[in-house]
This record gives sequence, C-alpha cells and structure tokens, in this order.
Amino acid sequence: MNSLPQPRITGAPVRQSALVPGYMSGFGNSFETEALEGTLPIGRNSPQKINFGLYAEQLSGSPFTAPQAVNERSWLYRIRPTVKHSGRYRRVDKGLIRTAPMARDESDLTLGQYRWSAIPLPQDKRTFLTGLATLTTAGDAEGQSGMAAHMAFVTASMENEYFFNADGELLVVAQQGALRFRTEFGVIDIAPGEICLIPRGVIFKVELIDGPARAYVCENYGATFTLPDRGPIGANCLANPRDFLTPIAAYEDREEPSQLFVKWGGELFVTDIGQSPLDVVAWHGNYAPYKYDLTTFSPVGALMFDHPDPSIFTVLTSPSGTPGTANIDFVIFPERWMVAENTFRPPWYHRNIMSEFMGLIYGVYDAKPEGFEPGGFSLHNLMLPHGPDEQAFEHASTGELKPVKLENTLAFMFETRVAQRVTAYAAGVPQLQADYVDCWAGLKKRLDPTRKDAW
Ligand SMILES: O=C(O)Cc1cc(O)ccc1O
Ligand SMILES: [Fe+2]
Repeated sequence: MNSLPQPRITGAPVRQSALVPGYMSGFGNSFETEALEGTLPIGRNSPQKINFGLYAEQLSGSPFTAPQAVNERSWLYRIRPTVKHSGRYRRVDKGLIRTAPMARDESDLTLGQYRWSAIPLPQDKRTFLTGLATLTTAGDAEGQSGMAAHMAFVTASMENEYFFNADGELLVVAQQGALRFRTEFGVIDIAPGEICLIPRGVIFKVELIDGPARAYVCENYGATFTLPDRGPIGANCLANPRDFLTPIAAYEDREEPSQLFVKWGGELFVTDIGQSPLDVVAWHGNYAPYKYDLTTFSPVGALMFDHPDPSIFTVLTSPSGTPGTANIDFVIFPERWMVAENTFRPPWYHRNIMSEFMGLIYGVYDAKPEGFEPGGFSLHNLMLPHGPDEQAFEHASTGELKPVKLENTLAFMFETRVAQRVTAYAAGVPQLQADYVDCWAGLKKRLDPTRKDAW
C-alpha cells in the first residue's frame, strides 16, 4: 500500500533507474500522460469534442507571450472545467500564514542573526494547510518577486479539502515523516531527502503516509524555479534533469461535498464544491509538479585548495531578471568529500548582499556543530556577518587536513536577493535561540605582530 521509498541518509543513491513507477523522468519536458487510454487529442489541443465527454482547459504558468525557452503551460482534460470548482469565495482565517509585504511592525525583533531550534509537532490535528506557519517573508507577492519561508506541521490528512496557491509556487522540503501530494496532475510521494514542487495555481491536497510530518516550504513569488546554468562545469553533475520526476495522470471521480481553499494576495479564501477538483483524466504540457531526490545531486567542489562559493550547490534557481542575481537560489549542502589542502574548509566568515534562510534535514552542518538541529532553521539576513561558530573555527583551523567525508548530513539554504522579514509567529516562539550570537563570542584576538606563526 505504501509505495514510498525509505529515506536514505547515507551513501550513494540506491535508485537504479530514473523510471520510477508512477513518474516520468526529466526536467521541464513536454510530457503527455493519460489515465484513460485514448483521452488526449492527437496533434491538437482543443478539438470540438474531447473523448469520453471531458472538458479541455489550459493552465498557464507563464504569460502566453513568454519566449519559447521559458514558456510554460499545460492542457488538462477533465471531468468538469475548473470554473465549476470555484463558486463564490468566502474569506477565511489564514491562521499563521503570512505573505509579503508585511508591516514593518509585524514583530519588534531587532536586527540580528537568528536561529531557532526545531519547533515540536503539534498534538492537535493540523493539515498541510492549517499546519502551515510562515517564518519569513521577502519582497512583494503581488509584484511577483521575493519569497516566504514556511514550516508545515502535518498531523492529519486533508480529506475533502483541496488547495491552490495563486501567490507562488511551493517548494516542499521533507524533513520528518512522509507526505503524499494528490494533485490535478497525479500523485507525488516525498520523504526526508526529497523535495516536491507544486506550481502556482495547481490544485492539490496532502495526505500523511508516515506521520506526523514536518517540512520546510519555500513559497516562490517570482519566476518559476529552473536548473542553474552549469557554465564551465559542462553538461553533467549537480542536479541532472533525468532525476526530476513528474507524476503520471491520476484522477478522482468523486461526487462529494468538498472545499477548495485558495491563497490569493496574501488572504485565504474558500469555496464549496460538490466534487473532487482532482478530476484530470489526461494532460500534456510542461507546466506540472515534480519531485527530486536530493541524494541524486552530484556535488562538484574544491579538488586542491580554497572553499568555493555555495552557488556550486544550487539545485534550482528562480531568476530575477538581473543576470546572476537570483530571486531565490535553492542550495543544498550534501554529503561530500573534503580534500582541499592548506585550506580553511568550512564556510568562511562572510557578509552577503543576499539573505540566507537555512534549514537542516538531517545530520550536522559543518559550520555549526552545536545548536543547529534537524528541523531547526536560521536567518542570516542581507549584509549581516556570519560564519563558523567558535568550535567549528577551532576544529577547522587545527585539524589534520586528510581527506574527510562529510557523511549523514543534509542542510539547505533558501538564498534570496530580497531582505527577509521575520513573522510575529517566528519572533514569538520559545525555540528562538536568545543566545545564538554567543556562538561567535569566544572568537578571540590572536594577533601577535612579533610572531608570523602566531598560531
Ligand atoms: O552561511 C552559510 O553557512 C551558508 C554558506 C555556506 C558556504 O559554504 C559558503 C557561504 C555560505 O553563505
Ligand atoms: Fe552564509
């Protein structure tokens, strides 16, 4: 019943083939799939009549006129068109969901570097939607730039409740437990070490298949995530296109009172519908959800000396329009060998024009051996200095530089050009580590002008 792959926490990927049952392989491909054979019109999108009495509908993820390379749309052949799913919307309580721009006085948290311990999963029933809590927001959702970082705390499945987000696409990073996303396009299962991406506007519901579950969610208000250019690295390594998996068509023919929730312009709305909106029998196109196993990422790094910029670990990037300046980079810090000679191997101390939200899926992060826990998160905002804590500095400065494998570790970063603002919720939780900045307090003055080898 539970076809979910077990989370793997160490070693090379065990998947032998990109052809996982239920999925199609490739990034941004033009796919076609039908749950009922003979549904898809051949050689055209919108014939006078669709086979089996279905309706045709286009879902556009880019303007109609976007250049071919970034033009995204799919054709859905469904039991009822989506207009039939959306009567009059009622505004409902949005719980802990926040959207940029937030008021400057959203919280009185002062300027600083911040870190949070893992927030425990609630005891009561929370679905992916009611358990969504926003931590930071950046930019302006209606202007389609910036992002929000959320935590999803899931203790219950959505049943006759469905959701779509008009404000951005959702990049879901599983951290604990396993989730099943039933979408208009088919079914995606993820466990820790895997991510899934639900495009803006796609209707879905989330079921718990191994719970309770905790996930990080990056809501991308800007251009859709794509693979970064590899430059001189060439055609291979990093995230390879074939490892991205898009579900085959699957539909529900369910005539039951249901609710469709919509986040639009930062507010939450609901409408009552008489059937499941996941009624797409077949679809084709290049605008569709996908999943990716982060352990298939092939890291490239320093083979001789120095610590490269973390951009070499970019899995997906949301371009901003300014070359090289991402709206968001989704970056991971996976298992890898450290071999650089005469090198301070962890991240250097730095100040960055981008703002860095980090999370830890499992294991220990080399710059922060203490206090950065799986399920926790940190925020090093635009131009705020950060780097290894005292313990990591001591260890990296004095340790023997033999080849070392960083094992059983998976951290990630949502790095955005836009400053991130902390929500009142995140500012108020007891997991906010009041003493975080003290991790650098013991970094002492070492200068001795009389001794070049003061170490
Ligand atoms: O701050 C961090 O820990 C993330 C990070 C890692 C790295 O290897 C280089 C720069 C950077 O911001
Ligand atoms: Fe950093």
